Amino acid sequence: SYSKPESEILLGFKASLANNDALLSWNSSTTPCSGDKENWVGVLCDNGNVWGLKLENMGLSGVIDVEVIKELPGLRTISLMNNNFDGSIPSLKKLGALKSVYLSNNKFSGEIESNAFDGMQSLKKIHLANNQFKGLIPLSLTILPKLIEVSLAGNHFNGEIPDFKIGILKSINVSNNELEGQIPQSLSKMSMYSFSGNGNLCGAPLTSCSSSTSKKLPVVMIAVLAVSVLAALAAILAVVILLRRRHHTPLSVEARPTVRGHKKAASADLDREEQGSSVHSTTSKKGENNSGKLTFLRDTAERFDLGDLLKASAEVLGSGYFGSSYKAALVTGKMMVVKRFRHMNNVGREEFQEHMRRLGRLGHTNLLPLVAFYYRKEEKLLVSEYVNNVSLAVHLHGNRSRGHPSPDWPTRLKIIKGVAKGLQYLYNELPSLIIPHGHLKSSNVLLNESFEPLLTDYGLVPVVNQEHAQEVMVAYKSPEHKQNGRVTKKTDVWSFGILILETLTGKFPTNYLQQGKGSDTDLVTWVNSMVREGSTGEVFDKDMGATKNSEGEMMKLLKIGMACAEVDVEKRCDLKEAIEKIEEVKEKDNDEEFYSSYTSEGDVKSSRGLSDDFSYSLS
Ligand SMILES: Nc1ncnc2c1ncn2[C@@H]1O[C@H](COP(=O)(O)OP(=O)(O)OP(=O)(O)O)[C@@H](O)[C@H]1O
Repeated sequence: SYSKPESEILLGFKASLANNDALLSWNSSTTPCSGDKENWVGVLCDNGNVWGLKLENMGLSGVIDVEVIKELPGLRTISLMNNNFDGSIPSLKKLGALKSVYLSNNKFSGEIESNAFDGMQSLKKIHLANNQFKGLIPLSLTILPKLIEVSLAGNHFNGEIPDFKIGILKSINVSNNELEGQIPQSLSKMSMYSFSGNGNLCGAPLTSCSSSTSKKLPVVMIAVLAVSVLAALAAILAVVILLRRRHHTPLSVEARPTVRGHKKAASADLDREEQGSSVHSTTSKKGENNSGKLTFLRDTAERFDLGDLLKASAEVLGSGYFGSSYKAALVTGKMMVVKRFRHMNNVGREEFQEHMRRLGRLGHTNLLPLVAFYYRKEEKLLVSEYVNNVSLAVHLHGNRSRGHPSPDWPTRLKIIKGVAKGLQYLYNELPSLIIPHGHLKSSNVLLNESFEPLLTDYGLVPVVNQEHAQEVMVAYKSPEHKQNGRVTKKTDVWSFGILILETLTGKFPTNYLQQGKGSDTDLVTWVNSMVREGSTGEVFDKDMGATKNSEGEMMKLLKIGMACAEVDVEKRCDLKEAIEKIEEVKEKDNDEEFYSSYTSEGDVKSSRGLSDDFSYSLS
């Protein structure tokens, strides 16, 4: 029987999309695939046929015409992540052969029907994170025989989590929804982060559900209890009000210990004076009275005060060595990050302000600008904009739970090149600092939507108390500091070397951990021994994608990483050398096709020598 050419089908699909400017290459003058070669952007080809659509970050919206694409016989994977699609979920079960579906980071909304996934016998991965879905988690999902990865994070799903019948599920993420009740036994072995940020979940891996006795308490007892709780609260409130009238309440951001990424309110009590004006010039010397004000470091920055940042409920982004970081929304909706630093009294107030001004003047594509700071003897707050594609660390080590595939090789190369540029800039602009960055590590490399890296926590060595700097800052974990307590101009290069190795291997560098806390072999030793044994193939993170022509280039970068992470400072390359070499590394060493990162997703034909089986372990 006549079957439509794939180009016609895809053009029909394109026509139903709005904002399809990104799909310029989809036109009738070419075919989507020539053999394995992809002529149309985002179309994944196998042997002349379309097997996948990877249309990410393209600003797409409009209708996803399932009736049209269901005519593609070989379609196995579809990703429409990071676009602007809205409305209800497309009818996926009409695409019954799909193995993976990625719809995260769109604006899909509404309930998903209970039978939405009926019959999807091949479905392995479904990612619906960060949309606006609501209602119950669809039951049809829980009985799919091949399902191994589910991400529903960041929606408004409510009710209880249904029991997932299938034992092969490897990861599930339902964090940041409105789920409640007991986590089913079948999911008790999953990470606790998979469940954080919900209303009222209990049971393993979270805390056990309180015994059912409360449900059975007689009504009278409940009433008595409620009254006494209310009375207690009123009493506490009265005391607080009394105390606040007597004293100025100092700024306090309540940082209860909390798991990473878990939403908690960061409440703040502010002085009346502190809530007042927002801007305070660093040059004015009004003394102690002004100590409560945020000091802005750039003219262009939108003005706000500490109250704006702290009175709203904020999300704890994480707690590092120095203190916690919070994300808070301004009235305009703009997201800011406030990081609290303890142990920042190496210099006095004037010198501190002077140094912050120096950092505030820096400006480079690969540096996260410092927007403002707040000075108090006990703690400092540094304010910057929120960067919304999280850190390199999350992309390398925490990815699956967020519902994103790992960055592919070209992306990782782009990140390293950007970090190199940022570092070079810091070296040029802060020549008086021996270690201009000082705290370079993957959680301090933030990524914007196009995966351009932005360095943060830079230039802080001069203001951090020396004894603490030695304990916590990455530069002080360098071999030269461990051996003879010294840092040099090549110390940041060492951190950069580790970062390169971490990015290429996908392994967390135990070099950063305090001695004794990591495993026996650190990352550098491991990479060295693998290279010596000739097992370089096993060094690279499989999730970078199987690439025919890029291995040589990956190897070049690995060598640069090794030369930077060299233990012997004398032999270690300097930043200039490293940067020159990095600039020469290309995505691929000839013009042939570069296979997409999808090869790592287990959705590729075995003709490419890759097994169809899913390889999960990060090992
Ligand atoms: N401006 C920002 N935008 C987005 N995420 C951020 C921003 N600043 C920090 N983060 C993220 O918030 C988390 C906590 O950051 P924080 O700097 O407090 O700790 P850390 O980097 O893990 O450790 P350290 O205190 O040693 O720097 C990290 O995952 C970090 O990547």
